[in-house]
Amino acid sequence: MVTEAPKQKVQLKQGMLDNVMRQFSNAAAIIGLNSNIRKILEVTNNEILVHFPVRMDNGEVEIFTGYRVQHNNALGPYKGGLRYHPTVDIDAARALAMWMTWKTSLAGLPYGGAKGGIQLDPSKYSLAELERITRRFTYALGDNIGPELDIPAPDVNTNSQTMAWILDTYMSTKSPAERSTNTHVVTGKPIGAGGSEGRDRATGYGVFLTIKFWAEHNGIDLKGKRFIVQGFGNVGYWTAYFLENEGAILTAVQDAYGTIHNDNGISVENLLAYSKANKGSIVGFAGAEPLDNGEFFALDCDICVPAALGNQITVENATKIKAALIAEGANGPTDVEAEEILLQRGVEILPDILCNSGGVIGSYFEWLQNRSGEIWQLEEVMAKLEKKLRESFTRVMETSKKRGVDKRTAAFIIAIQRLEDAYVQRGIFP
Ligand SMILES: NC(=O)C1=CN([C@@H]2O[C@H](COP(=O)(O)OP(=O)(O)OC[C@H]3O[C@@H](n4cnc5c(N)ncnc54)[C@H](O)[C@@H]3O)[C@@H](O)[C@H]2O)C=CC1
Ligand SMILES: O=C(O)CCC(=O)C(=O)O
Repeated sequence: MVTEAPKQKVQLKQGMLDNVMRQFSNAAAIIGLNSNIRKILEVTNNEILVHFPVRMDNGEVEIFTGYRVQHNNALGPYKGGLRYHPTVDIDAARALAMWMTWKTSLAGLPYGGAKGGIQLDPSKYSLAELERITRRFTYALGDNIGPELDIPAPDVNTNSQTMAWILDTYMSTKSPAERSTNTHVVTGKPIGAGGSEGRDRATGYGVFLTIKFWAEHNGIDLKGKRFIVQGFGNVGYWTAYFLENEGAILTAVQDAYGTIHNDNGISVENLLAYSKANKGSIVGFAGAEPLDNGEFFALDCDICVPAALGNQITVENATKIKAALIAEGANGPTDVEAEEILLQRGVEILPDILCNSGGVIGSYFEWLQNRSGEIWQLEEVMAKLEKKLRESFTRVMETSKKRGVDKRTAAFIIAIQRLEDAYVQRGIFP
């Protein structure tokens, strides 16, 4: 019997571009950023929009719209994920590309920022259709991506399989000699296709580590702390996995289909097994009760991990949040006004460009291995990731204290100053 795909919950709000621009302006004003450099960073370098035809399983041709926005490459090749979602449009791609520039800069990586994707609801397509869509998108992007130019990676509704299709398609356009040396055109690949150990869990591990560093910094034991997670995909699952391992208790989860809640704790592995067997939906899980979506952020808990989409924590729900800490696994989950309310209420926020930077750091390690022909063990990747994240975390805490600013502003200041240094030292804007 063919079962219906679970019904997704209400549409999202937009506004990520407004948020990222305001976050940037705020930090740029505090450091008195060179006005010429400010002008450069306020706009994107390149915006690629492609329409491409794909034959569907029923024989009909459908036209898709894909985006790749390359914000800035002053520090190195453009880097960032590809998202398959109905809300992908030029403004979403611009905002997410900008966040990538700040993220890679803060992490001290030799990368710029980019983001893109296709405006579609993947649950409406078969696997074979998604493969053809991905391959045609790759052809359409052509040489706008490349291992030393712009390196995509997974994001919402894309994964290692998507990256493998892109790699294979990109390679098919290259000469035999180039094929073996260009595997780093994408990261987040399956291990057998040149992927790195640990990239699958890198983002969630990074979210967990950032929470752990914060807890250590504040003399807090994570054992027994209750946490809730919005989004139970790559980032949400792995964050929950590592937090549970540390003794914290998952008490609620929300995904695109609904919300579940159990104050006695939800088993992360049992929920994963259930959602895998339930077309990716957590709804109906026997180990928890269903809850109204609107009640999720107001739940009593210690830590809240938004790990789904942007603009989820808004002025409407910020006053109701009970968590002492918000750890942003997602990009742009907290609106600027909501953040003001939360900070006034004493809620701490670990900002996305720090908190979820484990993913792009893991991608960097994959890229380095592909470039040098090395293969690193999982333990080595995780240890290097922890070292890099600890450095970023420490810098953010120090800057926050020194300047008397919140952690997001501190993270932006570090990121923007590194870019400013790059432009000034290259003699462009003395
Ligand atoms: N995959 C990665 O390595 C990185 C991802 N991120 C960010 O983390 C977030 C999640 O990404 P992934 O886990 O990779 O995506 P994913 O596609 O693996 O999982 C997304 C999850 O969010 C849920 N979701 C979608 N719409 C929702 C809604 N309206 N309300 C509640 N839940 C909803 C989905 O049901 C799914 O459980 C995104 O904001 C992404 O940009 C950030 C850094 C790296
Ligand atoms: O791994 C990467 O290159 C980028 C991942 C990503 O899209 C993100 O950090 O938001």
